[in-house]
Amino acid sequence: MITPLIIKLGGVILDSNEALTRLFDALVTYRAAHSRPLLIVHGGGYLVDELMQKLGLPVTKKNGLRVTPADQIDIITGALAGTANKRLLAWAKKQGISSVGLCLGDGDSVRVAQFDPALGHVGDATFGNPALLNALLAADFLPIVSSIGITSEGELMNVNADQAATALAGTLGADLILLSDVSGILDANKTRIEEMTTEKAMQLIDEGIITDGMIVKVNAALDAARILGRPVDIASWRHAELLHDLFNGVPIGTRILA
Ligand SMILES: Nc1ncnc2c1ncn2[C@@H]1O[C@H](COP(=O)(O)OP(=O)(O)O)[C@@H](O)[C@H]1O
Ligand SMILES: CC(=O)N[C@@H](CCC(=O)OP(=O)(O)O)C(=O)O
Repeated sequence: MITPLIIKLGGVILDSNEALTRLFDALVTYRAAHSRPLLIVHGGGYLVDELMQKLGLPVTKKNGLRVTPADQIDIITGALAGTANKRLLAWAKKQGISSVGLCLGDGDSVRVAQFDPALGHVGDATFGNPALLNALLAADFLPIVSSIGITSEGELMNVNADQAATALAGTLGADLILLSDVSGILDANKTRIEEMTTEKAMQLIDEGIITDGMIVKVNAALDAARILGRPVDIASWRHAELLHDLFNGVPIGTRILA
């Protein structure tokens, strides 16, 4: 089978009709021109932040990961595996793409275990069983996968979506593109860095130039590049006119090298 491509969507894109229209237009064009199977993995941390604010609940992040107490995992699951997932499914349907909305637990596609009890229901993701997703791809469905996982004990876990996408890329041996609000990893002058290695990333983290969610993202991308044996791109969904080139392997953001 041709190497599948996983596109991870994060940031405020779920709140932007214009960005989603342009992204799905690019996906329709790509699917018409190429037989390479596509999958979407999505976050939605922004939606969770908004929901927490409405509910008057505090948002606490440790090293870029959301502390997820037992009494909040159900509402977070609702936001990510429910609202975010079904909103994307609705966009795909509107654009005529047959899709299936899933979480990491479906078909054991990604295995999840509790990461650190201090973070509550936060999961650590490793590769799982490719059978379900390969069957869907063979039938020409576009799988849209949220970052909610289920442990072998049957507990729901909130997984950072970059880590979820990396684990799924491992499951499928897929190429991986992480699309975010920013054009790539930025240096101290806010200029996009074209290529990133482990050494360079460690240095920029030490210097406080890579912070917060970008630490999690670059580490996930470095893991993926190592596991897959090929580069992973971090780029922006805002540059819709460049997405087709990006899907074809042209670097437009930061290319993460193993
Ligand atoms: N050096 C950096 N370059 C770019 N973004 C950075 C950097 N350091 C921290 N960030 C922050 O990381 C964010 C991207 O991480 P995150 O919010 O987790 O993305 P997403 O929601 O798309 O997964 C950027 O919007 C920016 O605020
Ligand atoms: C454990 C953890 O931090 N989970 C993330 C999952 C969503 C996510 O990663 O969303 P983005 O990709 O849009 O940032 C969260 O709750 O925000």
